[in-house]
Amino acid sequence: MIKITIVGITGYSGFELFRLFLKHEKAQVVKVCATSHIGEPLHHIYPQIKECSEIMISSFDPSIIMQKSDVVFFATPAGVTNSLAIPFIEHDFPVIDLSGDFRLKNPRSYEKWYKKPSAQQEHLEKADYVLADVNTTAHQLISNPGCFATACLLPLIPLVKGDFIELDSIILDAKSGLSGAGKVLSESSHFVNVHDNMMMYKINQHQHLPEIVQELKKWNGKVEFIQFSTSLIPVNYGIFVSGYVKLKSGFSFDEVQQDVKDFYKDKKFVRIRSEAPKLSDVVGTNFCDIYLTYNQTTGIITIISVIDNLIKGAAGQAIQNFNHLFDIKEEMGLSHLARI
Ligand SMILES: NC(=O)C1=CN([C@@H]2O[C@H](COP(=O)(O)OP(=O)(O)OC[C@H]3O[C@@H](n4cnc5c(N)ncnc54)[C@H](OP(=O)(O)O)[C@@H]3O)[C@@H](O)[C@H]2O)C=CC1
Ligand SMILES: CC(=O)N[C@@H](CCC(=O)OP(=O)(O)O)C(=O)O
Repeated sequence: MIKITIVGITGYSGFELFRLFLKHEKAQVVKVCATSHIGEPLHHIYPQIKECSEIMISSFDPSIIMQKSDVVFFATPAGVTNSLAIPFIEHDFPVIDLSGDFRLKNPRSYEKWYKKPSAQQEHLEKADYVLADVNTTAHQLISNPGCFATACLLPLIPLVKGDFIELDSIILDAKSGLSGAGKVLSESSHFVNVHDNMMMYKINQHQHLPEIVQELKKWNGKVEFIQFSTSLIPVNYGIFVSGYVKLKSGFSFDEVQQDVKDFYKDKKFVRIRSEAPKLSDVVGTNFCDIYLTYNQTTGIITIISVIDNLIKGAAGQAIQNFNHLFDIKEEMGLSHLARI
């Protein structure tokens, strides 16, 4: 069994990792850390696991983690991993980071978009951004993609790779359920503000905007910008992206659609759908469901992409990356059915 430590266990993605690992045949969570509830059994906070785990919440101690486990997952807020991960990076100990701390390669860009001090350049160079269905890594420091970025990149990558679309026409309108905001309550996340309501936030200022551009550039160096907006919708889980891009003249939509299908034909967790997917098709699973359709009159391709923010957008993708890193069957621990 591969021994796992999860830092950030009292948060949404940390516990989702724990929950998914309970069904993993080759891994066992041996240590869980947070800054609160130290010394308490985890089932005090999550009674649903009382019958299957007696694990206790510990404080964070890198040398004990390296002694007791084979890999550490960080499910901590932005600005935490860039210092907590240093001892692991220095020992070349495997780290999978769910936060944004190692995603942006340019430290100035991180400081601009996250409004926090960046990780050190030498550590950023040791990190690989790994979108599990399309990137591989030779490094021990895996930067897991952002939830919105995952849902936007998966449909767009084959489109920009094939140079099928006008690159200055990319418009992405992404909507997230409230668990995307994490467990800490803010004024905007009060039930009364969210329930029966919808709001757009961080307009043109969302930290996943530079992440999406950085990654699209790897597939087509001519991508310069995107138009990206994010909204909060009154559901617990799920990200729904509506995207609009202009098809380049000289290409037929049918050949573009075929190319996207071919790009993902061997990928278990990306499904190209023939009808518009709903959030409920993927919530509770590690799937990203994608649908493309074309308007002959305007020349615009509409993209729909849906994921579960805590699974494909965080913990599930992190386990997919873990499975790749340890050469385990990709779907191990991830064969869940949709929740609804
Ligand atoms: N929620 C989502 O859908 C997604 C989240 N992410 C990213 O994953 C990370 C975790 O997100 P989420 O689960 O929502 O966050 P939460 O706010 O729900 O949880 C954060 C966790 O981090 C712990 N923590 C905070 N500071 C420290 C510290 N210094 N040392 C150890 N533990 C610490 C908290 O524990 P305590 O309260 O005990 O201090 C808590 O367990 C974030 O970076 C987020 O951006 C990425 C994709 C999707
Ligand atoms: C609904 C909601 O508030 N979602 C969060 C997603 C946070 C996240 O995953 O961002 P990083 O991983 O880049 O920190 C947001 O929009 O900021």
